[in-house]
Amino acid sequence: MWRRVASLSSSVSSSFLAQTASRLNTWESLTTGIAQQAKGVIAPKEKTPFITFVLGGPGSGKGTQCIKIVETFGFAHLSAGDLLRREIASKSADGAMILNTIKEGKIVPSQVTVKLIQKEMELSYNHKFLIDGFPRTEENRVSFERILSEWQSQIGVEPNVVLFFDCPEEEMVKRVLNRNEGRVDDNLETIKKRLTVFQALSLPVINYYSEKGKLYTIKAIGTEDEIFEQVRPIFAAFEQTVG
Ligand SMILES: Nc1ncnc2c1ncn2[C@@H]1O[C@H](COP(=O)(O)OP(=O)(O)O)[C@@H](O)[C@H]1O
Ligand SMILES: O=c1ccn([C@@H]2O[C@H](COP(=O)(O)OP(=O)(O)O)[C@@H](O)[C@H]2O)c(=O)[nH]1
Ligand SMILES: [Mg+2]
Repeated sequence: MWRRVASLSSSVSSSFLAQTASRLNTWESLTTGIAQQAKGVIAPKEKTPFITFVLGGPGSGKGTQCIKIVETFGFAHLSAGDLLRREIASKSADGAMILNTIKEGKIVPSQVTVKLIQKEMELSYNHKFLIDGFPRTEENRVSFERILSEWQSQIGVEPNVVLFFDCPEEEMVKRVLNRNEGRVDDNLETIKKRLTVFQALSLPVINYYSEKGKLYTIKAIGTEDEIFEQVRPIFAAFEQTVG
C-alpha cells in the first residue's frame, strides 16, 4: 500500500495524493480484479473507471483547468506530457528518443505513452481520471481504447467525456512563450511545428469524438475562472452517477 502511494508520479498533484489516499477501496479493487481475471478468477468490480480526455492545442490551458477540476471534482490528473518528461528526467531507455521527439514537436510512439498512462492508472486508488494531452493522434486513440476494452472485458470501450479547449492560435503562442517552466519545447520554432502537428494529427481525434457525441467544446479565452465556469457544469452533471 505505502509503496504504491509513494511511487506515484511527480505529475500527480498533492491534492490528488490526499484524495487517492482516502480512496483505498475503489480502483484498487478494479485493478486487483484485472489481475485476478488474468489468472482466470473473476472478481466483482466496485466502480467502473470514469475517463475524461482533455484535448486542445499547445497553451490552450489544459493543465491549468485540470488543476481546477481535480480541486473541485476529485479526479486523478494524468498529464501525458508530464509522464513523458519524467521518463526523460529518469534517464530511462526511451528518454533520449522522447526528448528529441518533444523538441521536434512530434508525437511519441503510442506504445510508450500508453504504457506510462496505463501504469499510472493501475497505481491509482481513484476511479475518475483526467487524461491530459492524450490522445494526440488516431493511433494513440485506438491503442488506448484497445487497452480499456481489454481491462473491462468489453468491446469498444471509450472515454466518458472528451473536453476540447478551443483557443485561437495567436493566444496559444503568446501563452506558451510566457509559460516560463523551462520546457525545451516552449520556443517559437517548436510551437510552430506543434501547431501544424495539432491540425494534422490531433484535430481528427477531436472530430472523431464530436461525431460520437462525446465532445464538450470550451471557448478557452478569458480568465482562468471564466473558463472554468464553462467546465464546471459538465462535471456537475455527472457527479451523481460517477461518485
Ligand atoms: N485563461 C488563461 N489566460 C491567460 N493565461 C492562461 C490561461 N490559462 C492558462 N494560462 C497560462 O498559459 C500557459 C499555458 O497553460 P497550460 O495550462 O500549461 O496549457 P496547456 O496544458 O494546454 O499547454 C501557462 O503559463 C498558464 O499559466
Ligand atoms: O500523448 C502525448 C502527449 C505529449 N507528447 C509530447 O509531449 C509534448 C508536450 O506535451 P504536453 O501535453 O505537455 O504539452 P502542452 O499541450 O501541455 O503544451 C508534445 O508536443 C509531444 O511532443 C506526446 O508525444 N504524446
Ligand atoms: Mg499541458
